[in-house]
Amino acid sequence: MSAQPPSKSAASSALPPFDPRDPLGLDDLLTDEDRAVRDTVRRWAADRVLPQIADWYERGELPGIRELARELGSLGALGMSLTGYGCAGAGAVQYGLACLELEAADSGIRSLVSVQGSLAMYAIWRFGSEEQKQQWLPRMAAGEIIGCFGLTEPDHGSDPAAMRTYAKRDGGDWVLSGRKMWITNGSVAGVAVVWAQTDDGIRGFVVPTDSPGFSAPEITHKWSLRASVTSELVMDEVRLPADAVLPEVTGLRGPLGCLSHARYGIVWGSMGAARASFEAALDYAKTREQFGKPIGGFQLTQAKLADMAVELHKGILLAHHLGQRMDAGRLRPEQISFGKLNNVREAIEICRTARTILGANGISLEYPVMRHATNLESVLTYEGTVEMHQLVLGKALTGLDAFR
Ligand SMILES: Cc1cc2nc3c(=O)[nH]c(=O)nc-3n(C[C@H](O)[C@H](O)[C@H](O)COP(=O)(O)OP(=O)(O)OC[C@H]3O[C@@H](n4cnc5c(N)ncnc54)[C@H](O)[C@@H]3O)c2cc1C
Repeated sequence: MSAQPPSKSAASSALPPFDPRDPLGLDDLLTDEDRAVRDTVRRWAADRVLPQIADWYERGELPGIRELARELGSLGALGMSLTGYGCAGAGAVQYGLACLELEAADSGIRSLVSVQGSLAMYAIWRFGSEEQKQQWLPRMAAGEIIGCFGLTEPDHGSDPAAMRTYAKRDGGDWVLSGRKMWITNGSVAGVAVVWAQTDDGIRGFVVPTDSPGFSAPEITHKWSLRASVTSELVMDEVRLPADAVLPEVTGLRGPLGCLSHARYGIVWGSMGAARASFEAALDYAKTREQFGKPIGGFQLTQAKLADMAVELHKGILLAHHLGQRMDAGRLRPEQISFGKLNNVREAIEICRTARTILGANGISLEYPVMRHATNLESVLTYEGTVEMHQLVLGKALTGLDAFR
């Protein structure tokens, strides 16, 4: 027996209206608490970042970074998904939504938060001693101390197992020497989590940045992530007490565990940069006229907008799915690679397509799209390059290791 189809007017009035900014109705997936976190972070970014970001970007600076960190701490955004020690203990979806909203303002701000919470704090929270946690985490959660995470070296990026930085025992102390490169927050950090070779394998060290022999010269002349502090770390026989080592981990498992956590935030964050660029292009397409009508009325522009919307919202759906798996304790590293590979690659394509819709205006800092596109060039490379995530997935799919 078949049901009578409802009349056309009854069927359409029962449906929620189509929202161009949320075409799949993904808002329905969120709880009230999720929405509250999202809206709080969005308001903060609109108030504190968006009015000034083009200027900061042009100057290649992040002025007031310490104040911004304290405000982010007050929002509960630092170490947001960690528990205890002043951390917010939020769910993975809420942390992801915060990353999305921060990166919709600028990838540099999201990077500040990711490195602080998912790399430096996470390393101490996951692998540190109780004393290390008590000493560092509450002030890092409050944004009073900024942290950085030193894994990459000038000659060893994708292959960190080959790192040269070395910590050797000297009586009860450790003596740490080497160089790290491309370290976010380096020059403004009060504490650095540094990974080094030891006689027992790779270990993590909690290094106060005022230790004699430690310096962090800033890297300038970047054309991406310009509103973010990036530095070299130079360690020239830095003497550390025996309890500076993270006691709970040995080997690459340590840094890779932290990177998984940070990459998860990028799965969401990259969709923020994509959303901001898509929305700029959509608004522009409806108002910019050529050949006597809005460019959004041309089929080619509509095809671009449709494809951008499809990839944007598929990406958000994927991020939400991974968030639910993380909350359920079922998220595998390969699944994070899946998300980072897809979402950053699609985000950069969305930004580049948005750029074309804005024509010449697309290259101007008056609009956000070129800034987001160039930022995403870094996001494409850090936390594992596209190729590394292809190799992770390739290995998981075939069972064959093609890394070397
Ligand atoms: C703005 C910015 C901020 C950063 N912040 C941090 C930070 O806070 N902490 C930190 O530790 N690091 C940080 N990084 C470093 C980042 O993680 C590295 O740049 C990244 O891991 C890649 O290393 P690499 O640049 O040395 O490139 P390489 O490893 O030299 O790779 C160069 C190219 O070769 C490819 N490649 C390498 N090996 C293979 C292979 N086996 N098969 C196929 N292709 C391969 C890569 O995919 C890439 O395309 C940051 C980088 C940037 C740009």
